[in-house]
Order: sequence, then structure tokens, then C-alpha cells
Amino acid sequence: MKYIEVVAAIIRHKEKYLCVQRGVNKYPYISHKYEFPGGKIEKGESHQQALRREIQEELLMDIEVKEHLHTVEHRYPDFTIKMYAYLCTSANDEYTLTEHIHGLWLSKNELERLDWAAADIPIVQGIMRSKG
Ligand SMILES: Nc1nc2c([nH]c(=O)n2[C@H]2C[C@H](O)[C@@H](COP(=O)(O)OP(=O)(O)OP(=O)(O)O)O2)c(=O)[nH]1
Repeated sequence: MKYIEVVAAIIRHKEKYLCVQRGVNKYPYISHKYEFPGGKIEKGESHQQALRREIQEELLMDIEVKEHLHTVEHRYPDFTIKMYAYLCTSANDEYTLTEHIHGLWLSKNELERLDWAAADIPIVQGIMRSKG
């Protein structure tokens, strides 16, 4: 079974969190799902470096990586991912989508409205339960 390690940025700006939607994918269970931006960690990269690179590529956005929030391991039918989620901040709410088909800023209590990738559900629940 393929195993991949992924970093995800929980980007918070003014009490809202940036959520992005994937386009069509060869795996139907991931197509059109919402996720936190990020991606695979490249060889030799730290989590922080991978996050800053991926967010620059996907959103043309500069972030500051704060604390580690959650690590989840999820087994999809074709591969398993280990995802490290970090709280991140941005100087403003501007972004340009280069890979995703939709993006939106939602407050904590609105997060559960979206159709999230299965691996993200424990992360979303963790954010919703968190204080502050
Ligand atoms: N970035 C990110 N990926 C997630 C999340 N949840 C989730 O299941 N994933 C999965 C989807 C992808 O299979 C994988 C992340 O890989 P990726 O975005 O770098 O790359 P990809 O498979 O879409 O594309 P490729 O690099 O193979 O062309 O992790 C999430 O919240 N953020």
C-alpha cells in the first residue's frame, strides 16, 4: 500500500480559517472534497519548509507557521496518508488559487458545513472543539 506524508496548513486570519476545494481527481473519494492547503513533504524538507513552499505554490500566499495542532493517519482505498496539521497565520486574507477550484474563509463553527476529505474530519473536529 502506498504511504505518503503530507503537511496541511490551518491558516487563520481574523478568527476565520481558509478551506480549499480539490478539483477532479483520479480517486473519486478525494474529488471535489474540501481540505486544508498543503501537500507532500519532499525529501530533505522540514515540515515548515514544505508548508511554506506548498502554500506559496497553491495560493501565492506567504504564511507564518505556528504550532503543530494534530497528526492524523488515514487509510484510503488506494493509499495511506500521514498528515501533520499546523496552525499558520497570514498577514491578510488575499490568495490566488492555482490548483484548487474554490476557496473560502470560514469561522470555526461553520467548518462542518463542508464536504471534507475523510482524513480531515478529525482535524476539523479538533479545531471546532478548541478554545480561542
Ligand atoms: N494537502 C492536503 N492533502 C490532503 C488533505 N486531506 C487529504 O486526504 N489529502 C490527501 C490528498 C492527496 O492525496 C494528498 C496530498 O497530496 P498532494 O496535494 O501533494 O498531491 P496530489 O496527490 O493531489 O497530486 P500529485 O502531487 O500526486 O500530483 O493527501 C488535506 O487536508 N490537505
